[in-house]
Amino acid sequence: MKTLDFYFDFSSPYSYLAATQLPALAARAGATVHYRPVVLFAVFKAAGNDMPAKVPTKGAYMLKDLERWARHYGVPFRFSSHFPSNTLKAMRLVHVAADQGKAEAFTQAAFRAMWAEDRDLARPDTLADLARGVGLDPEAALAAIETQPIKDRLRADTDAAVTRGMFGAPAIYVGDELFWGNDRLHFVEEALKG
Ligand SMILES: N[C@@H](CCC(=O)N[C@@H](CS)C(=O)NCC(=O)O)C(=O)O
Repeated sequence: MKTLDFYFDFSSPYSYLAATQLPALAARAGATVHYRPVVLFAVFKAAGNDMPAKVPTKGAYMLKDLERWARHYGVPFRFSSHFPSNTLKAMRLVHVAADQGKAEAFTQAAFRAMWAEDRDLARPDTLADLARGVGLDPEAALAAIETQPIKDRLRADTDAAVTRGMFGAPAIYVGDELFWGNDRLHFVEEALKG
Protein backbone atom coordinates (compact mmCIF):
# COMPACT_ATOMS: atom_id res chain seq x y z
CA MET A 1 0.00 0.00 0.00
CA LYS A 2 1.35 3.45 -0.92
CA THR A 3 1.62 5.86 1.98
CA LEU A 4 2.02 9.54 2.58
CA ASP A 5 3.26 11.15 5.78
CA PHE A 6 1.26 14.23 6.70
CA TYR A 7 3.15 16.36 9.22
CA PHE A 8 1.03 19.09 10.76
CA ASP A 9 0.33 21.20 13.82
CA PHE A 10 -3.31 21.99 14.65
CA SER A 11 -2.23 25.62 14.97
CA SER A 12 -1.55 25.75 11.21
CA PRO A 13 -4.59 26.86 9.16
CA TYR A 14 -2.97 25.70 5.90
CA SER A 15 -2.59 22.26 7.48
CA TYR A 16 -6.34 22.30 8.18
CA LEU A 17 -7.03 23.12 4.53
CA ALA A 18 -4.77 20.30 3.36
CA ALA A 19 -6.32 17.88 5.85
CA THR A 20 -9.79 18.50 4.39
CA GLN A 21 -8.52 17.23 1.02
CA LEU A 22 -6.38 14.27 2.03
CA PRO A 23 -8.94 11.49 2.57
CA ALA A 24 -10.36 11.91 -0.96
CA LEU A 25 -6.89 12.36 -2.48
CA ALA A 26 -5.64 9.19 -0.77
CA ALA A 27 -8.72 7.25 -1.91
CA ARG A 28 -8.15 8.34 -5.55
CA ALA A 29 -4.48 7.35 -5.35
CA GLY A 30 -5.05 4.11 -3.42
CA ALA A 31 -2.84 5.36 -0.59
CA THR A 32 -2.87 5.52 3.19
CA VAL A 33 -2.34 8.76 5.12
CA HIS A 34 -0.11 8.66 8.19
CA TYR A 35 -1.19 11.52 10.43
CA ARG A 36 1.96 12.84 12.15
CA PRO A 37 1.48 15.83 14.45
CA VAL A 38 4.60 17.89 15.14
CA VAL A 39 5.38 20.98 17.21
CA LEU A 40 5.56 23.65 14.51
CA PHE A 41 7.24 26.17 16.79
CA ALA A 42 10.10 23.68 17.32
CA VAL A 43 10.28 22.95 13.58
CA PHE A 44 10.50 26.69 12.79
CA LYS A 45 13.24 27.09 15.40
CA ALA A 46 15.28 24.13 14.17
CA ALA A 47 14.94 25.20 10.53
CA GLY A 48 15.75 28.87 11.22
CA ASN A 49 12.26 29.82 10.00
CA ASP A 50 9.47 31.84 11.64
CA MET A 51 5.70 32.38 11.48
CA PRO A 52 4.87 34.00 8.13
CA ALA A 53 2.52 36.46 9.86
CA LYS A 54 5.58 38.09 11.47
CA VAL A 55 5.62 40.08 8.23
CA PRO A 56 2.45 42.19 8.70
CA THR A 57 1.60 42.54 4.99
CA LYS A 58 2.03 38.76 4.55
CA GLY A 59 -0.22 38.16 7.56
CA ALA A 60 -2.98 40.34 6.10
CA TYR A 61 -2.61 38.64 2.71
CA MET A 62 -2.79 35.20 4.31
CA LEU A 63 -6.17 35.93 5.86
CA LYS A 64 -7.61 36.54 2.40
CA ASP A 65 -5.71 33.63 0.90
CA LEU A 66 -7.05 31.21 3.52
CA GLU A 67 -10.61 32.32 2.83
CA ARG A 68 -10.09 31.92 -0.91
CA TRP A 69 -8.79 28.39 -0.46
CA ALA A 70 -11.65 27.43 1.85
CA ARG A 71 -14.16 28.73 -0.73
CA HIS A 72 -12.31 26.89 -3.49
CA TYR A 73 -12.46 23.61 -1.52
CA GLY A 74 -16.03 24.26 -0.34
CA VAL A 75 -15.07 23.79 3.32
CA PRO A 76 -15.97 25.92 6.35
CA PHE A 77 -13.27 28.26 7.67
CA ARG A 78 -13.12 30.89 10.36
CA PHE A 79 -9.80 32.27 11.57
CA SER A 80 -9.43 31.01 15.13
CA SER A 81 -9.89 33.59 17.88
CA HIS A 82 -7.67 31.28 19.98
CA PHE A 83 -4.69 31.48 17.62
CA PRO A 84 -1.91 30.82 18.51
CA SER A 85 -3.46 28.27 20.83
CA ASN A 86 -1.47 25.69 22.78
CA THR A 87 -2.11 22.60 20.66
CA LEU A 88 0.37 20.26 22.40
CA LYS A 89 -2.21 18.17 24.24
CA ALA A 90 -4.47 17.89 21.22
CA MET A 91 -1.50 16.63 19.21
CA ARG A 92 -0.63 14.05 21.85
CA LEU A 93 -4.25 12.90 21.65
CA VAL A 94 -3.70 12.00 17.98
CA HIS A 95 -1.31 9.29 19.21
CA VAL A 96 -3.80 8.02 21.77
CA ALA A 97 -6.46 7.92 19.02
CA ALA A 98 -4.01 6.21 16.61
CA ASP A 99 -3.59 3.34 19.06
CA GLN A 100 -7.31 2.66 18.60
CA GLY A 101 -7.33 3.14 14.83
CA LYS A 102 -8.90 6.59 15.11
CA ALA A 103 -6.07 8.93 14.11
CA GLU A 104 -7.88 10.21 11.03
CA ALA A 105 -11.26 10.69 12.73
CA PHE A 106 -9.70 12.53 15.66
CA THR A 107 -7.38 14.67 13.53
CA GLN A 108 -10.18 15.77 11.22
CA ALA A 109 -12.50 16.55 14.15
CA ALA A 110 -9.83 18.56 15.99
CA PHE A 111 -8.92 20.55 12.86
CA ARG A 112 -12.61 21.38 12.29
CA ALA A 113 -12.99 22.35 15.94
CA MET A 114 -10.15 24.86 15.69
CA TRP A 115 -10.57 26.26 12.17
CA ALA A 116 -14.31 25.99 11.51
CA GLU A 117 -15.98 25.99 14.92
CA ASP A 118 -13.65 28.38 16.78
CA ARG A 119 -13.17 26.00 19.69
CA ASP A 120 -10.10 26.18 21.91
CA LEU A 121 -7.95 23.04 21.67
CA ALA A 122 -6.06 24.05 24.82
CA ARG A 123 -9.16 23.40 26.93
CA PRO A 124 -9.54 19.98 28.57
CA ASP A 125 -13.33 20.04 28.05
CA THR A 126 -12.86 20.59 24.30
CA LEU A 127 -10.40 17.69 24.18
CA ALA A 128 -12.71 15.44 26.20
CA ASP A 129 -15.58 16.26 23.84
CA LEU A 130 -13.51 15.51 20.76
CA ALA A 131 -12.23 12.26 22.24
CA ARG A 132 -15.78 11.18 23.10
CA GLY A 133 -16.94 12.16 19.62
CA VAL A 134 -14.62 9.62 17.99
CA GLY A 135 -15.46 6.87 20.45
CA LEU A 136 -12.56 7.19 22.90
CA ASP A 137 -13.01 7.07 26.63
CA PRO A 138 -12.41 10.78 27.42
CA GLU A 139 -11.05 10.24 30.92
CA ALA A 140 -8.60 7.55 29.85
CA ALA A 141 -7.56 9.60 26.83
CA LEU A 142 -6.86 12.74 28.89
CA ALA A 143 -4.84 10.65 31.35
CA ALA A 144 -2.86 9.01 28.53
CA ILE A 145 -1.71 12.34 27.06
CA GLU A 146 0.14 13.11 30.31
CA THR A 147 2.23 9.93 30.10
CA GLN A 148 5.87 10.00 29.00
CA PRO A 149 5.58 7.49 26.13
CA ILE A 150 2.89 9.60 24.46
CA LYS A 151 4.90 12.82 25.00
CA ASP A 152 7.95 11.05 23.56
CA ARG A 153 6.08 10.06 20.40
CA LEU A 154 5.22 13.69 19.63
CA ARG A 155 8.84 14.71 20.23
CA ALA A 156 10.17 11.83 18.11
CA ASP A 157 7.95 12.77 15.14
CA THR A 158 8.97 16.43 15.50
CA ASP A 159 12.67 15.48 15.48
CA ALA A 160 12.17 13.10 12.55
CA ALA A 161 10.37 15.80 10.55
CA VAL A 162 13.21 18.26 11.15
CA THR A 163 15.74 15.63 10.07
CA ARG A 164 13.73 14.96 6.92
CA GLY A 165 13.85 18.67 6.03
CA MET A 166 10.53 20.08 7.24
CA PHE A 167 10.57 23.88 7.58
CA GLY A 168 6.86 24.77 7.55
CA ALA A 169 3.42 23.22 7.68
CA PRO A 170 1.88 21.19 6.38
CA ALA A 171 4.77 19.01 5.19
CA ILE A 172 3.75 16.02 3.12
CA TYR A 173 6.22 13.29 2.23
CA VAL A 174 5.79 10.67 -0.43
CA GLY A 175 8.90 8.57 0.10
CA ASP A 176 11.73 11.09 0.42
CA GLU A 177 9.95 13.74 -1.62
CA LEU A 178 8.73 16.78 0.35
CA PHE A 179 5.69 18.80 -0.66
CA TRP A 180 5.10 21.90 1.47
CA GLY A 181 1.75 23.57 1.96
CA ASN A 182 -1.71 22.84 0.66
CA ASP A 183 -0.91 24.44 -2.70
CA ARG A 184 0.95 21.42 -3.95
CA LEU A 185 -1.55 18.62 -3.36
CA HIS A 186 -1.75 17.93 -7.12
CA PHE A 187 1.98 17.13 -7.03
CA VAL A 188 1.38 14.83 -4.05
CA GLU A 189 -1.28 12.97 -6.02
CA GLU A 190 1.01 12.71 -9.06
CA ALA A 191 3.83 11.34 -6.90
CA LEU A 192 1.50 8.72 -5.43
CA LYS A 193 0.21 7.67 -8.83
CA GLY A 194 3.59 7.81 -10.61
N1 LIG B 1 -0.75 27.68 1.29
C1 LIG B 1 0.61 27.99 1.25
C2 LIG B 1 1.28 28.43 2.52
C3 LIG B 1 1.51 27.44 3.63
C4 LIG B 1 1.97 28.21 4.86
O1 LIG B 1 2.17 29.43 4.81
N2 LIG B 1 2.15 27.51 5.99
C5 LIG B 1 2.64 28.14 7.20
C6 LIG B 1 2.04 27.52 8.44
S1 LIG B 1 0.27 27.75 8.48
C7 LIG B 1 4.14 27.95 7.26
O2 LIG B 1 4.63 26.94 7.70
N3 LIG B 1 4.90 28.92 6.78
C8 LIG B 1 6.34 28.82 6.75
C9 LIG B 1 6.91 29.73 5.72
O3 LIG B 1 6.18 30.60 5.18
O4 LIG B 1 8.11 29.61 5.45
C10 LIG B 1 1.34 26.97 0.46
O5 LIG B 1 0.83 25.91 0.22
O6 LIG B 1 2.44 27.31 0.03
